[in-house]
Amino acid sequence: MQENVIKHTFDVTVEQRSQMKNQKPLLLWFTGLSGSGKSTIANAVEKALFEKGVHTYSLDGDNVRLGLNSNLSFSAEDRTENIRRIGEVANLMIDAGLVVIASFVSPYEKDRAAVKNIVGASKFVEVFVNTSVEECEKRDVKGLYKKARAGEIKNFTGINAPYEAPTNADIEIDTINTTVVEAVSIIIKNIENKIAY
Ligand SMILES: Nc1ncnc2c1ncn2[C@@H]1O[C@H](COP(=O)(O)OS(=O)(=O)O)[C@@H](OP(=O)(O)O)[C@H]1O
Ligand SMILES: Nc1ncnc2c1ncn2[C@@H]1O[C@H](COP(=O)(O)OP(=O)(O)O)[C@@H](O)[C@H]1O
Repeated sequence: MQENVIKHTFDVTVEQRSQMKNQKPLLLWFTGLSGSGKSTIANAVEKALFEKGVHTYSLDGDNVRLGLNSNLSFSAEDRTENIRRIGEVANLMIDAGLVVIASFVSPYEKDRAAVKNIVGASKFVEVFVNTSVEECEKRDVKGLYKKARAGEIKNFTGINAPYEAPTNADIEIDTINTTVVEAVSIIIKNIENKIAY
C-alpha cells in the first residue's frame, strides 16, 4: 500500500535502549469480556513490575478509545482497526524498550493473532481473563450490561456481539477461583525470565 515510503534506520537500536533499561521489551496482552477483570489485574501487575524497577506502559480500552481511536465504533470492522492500531502502537513502545501492558476486549482470534504477528511471537504473552458473561453481568461495574439488555447498546460483547475465547493463551486466569494477588504472582512468574536482560 505504501509503495513510496522507505523505512529509515536509526543509529540507536532497540538492543541499546533495552540494555540501558536493563530489561527486554514485551507485550502482555489481556483479553476478556467487559468486567472480566482485565484492568484490575493489569493495574496490579504494572504496580508489581514498577516496584521491581521495570519500565512499563499501560494501554487500556476506555483510554485509547477516548483518544487515539475516538473515531472507531464497536462494529466488527472497527474493532479490528482498533486492535490493529493498538498493536502498532505497542510495537513502537516495544521498540522503545518498554514492557507494554494492553487490556482490550479484543474479541476476535484473528485480530489477536495479527498483533502477535506485528510484535513477534517471542515478545507476545496472551493472558485470557476467563470470567463468564453471567459473572461479568452480576458485577456490571459500569452498568453497561444493564444497558445492553435494555437494548440501549448494540454490539455489546457477550450479549449481542461475539467473544472468541482464546484456545491456547499463554496464561488463563479464572477470576472466580483466583484472587488478584494470585493472578499477579502467576503472571510475574511467567514473564520474569522473558523480560530479564
Ligand atoms: N459494544 C461494546 N462492547 C464491548 N465493550 C464496550 C461496548 N461499548 C462500550 N464498551 C466499553 O468499551 C470497552 C471495550 O473497548 P475495547 O477497545 O477493549 O474493545 S474491542 O477490543 O475493540 O472489542 C469496554 O471496557 P472494559 O469494560 O474495560 O472491557 C466497555 O467499557
Ligand atoms: N479475581 C478477580 N480478578 C479481577 N477482578 C476481580 C476479581 N474478583 C472480583 N473482581 C472485580 O471485577 C471487576 C472487574 O472490572 P475491570 O477490571 O474494570 O474489568 P475489565 O477491565 O475487564 O472491564 C472489578 O470490580 C474487580 O474488583
